Amino acid sequence: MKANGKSQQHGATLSPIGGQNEVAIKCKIDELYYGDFLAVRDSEINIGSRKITGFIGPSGCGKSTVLRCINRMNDLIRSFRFKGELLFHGQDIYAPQIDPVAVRRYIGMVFQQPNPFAMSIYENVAFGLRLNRFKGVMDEKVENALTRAGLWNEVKDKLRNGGLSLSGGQQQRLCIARAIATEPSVLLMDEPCSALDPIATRVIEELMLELKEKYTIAIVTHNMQQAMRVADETAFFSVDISKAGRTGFLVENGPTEQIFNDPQEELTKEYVSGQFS
Ligand SMILES: Nc1ncnc2c1ncn2[C@@H]1O[C@H](COP(=O)(O)OP(=O)(O)OP(=O)(O)O)[C@@H](O)[C@H]1O
Repeated sequence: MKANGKSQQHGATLSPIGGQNEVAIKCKIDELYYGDFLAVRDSEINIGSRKITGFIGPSGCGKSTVLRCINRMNDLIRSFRFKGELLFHGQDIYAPQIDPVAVRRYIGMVFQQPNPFAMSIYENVAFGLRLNRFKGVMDEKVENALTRAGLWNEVKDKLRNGGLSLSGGQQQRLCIARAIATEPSVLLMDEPCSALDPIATRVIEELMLELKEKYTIAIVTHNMQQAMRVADETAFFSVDISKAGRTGFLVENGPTEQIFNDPQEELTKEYVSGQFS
């Protein structure tokens, strides 16, 4: 059982080009606990390199929990432990010698609520680079990240203004710029549009489709239309309420087209056709 990592030795880093195949992340969760509570069981997903993989399913089925395993964000929760395996290009990210900070350098995250730091637009983007002791030309890096996040033209004349002065949609793109500034290889997005209006949502979705040229993306979404619009692959989770508690598990995953139009499992059929209660 993997613990929350606090007592582990750190040091080794990761390489984003470890494996020969197209799988960026192999995520196999046999059992995942918060304390005594079995939150997720029997879920295995291979996340394809430079593809968008959507996680869908009813509330509480463990979508965010599984997503947070992928960059060891759950390590920050004391009661978290899991049995399984998480490989990043073939490398075990929970191996004792792996530094969780190095994991997050390669596997970045964007959250549900835009959460710029209370600092300037420029410093928000530079933050991760400074943390990683970047020695190159910072201005270039900041401009590049803001450009890739589709925000440069809107902010280039006010880089010293506070990140919190931007609109919600702009703040979320700033968070994406912050996440990609350190040039991760994977971007995890946990309901990145749920706090945004339809226009800002569409901008982020278009951005995701551009970003997948360079990044592997996994996105949790409650919005099935969004999954259909952006995801190449979709993983459907459900909740087992037959036993004590509510344990999430993967029902099936595959090409998005198949999950929505020709699902193999009855539970998936019910969910995607709106019969789920
Ligand atoms: N830090 C935590 N401590 C204890 N239990 C937790 C913690 N985080 C999540 N859980 C529990 O784990 C289960 C899965 O939660 P999770 O947030 O991953 O589900 P989800 O599918 O993302 O839900 P939603 O769609 O509502 O955001 C839930 O029963 C939740 O209450």
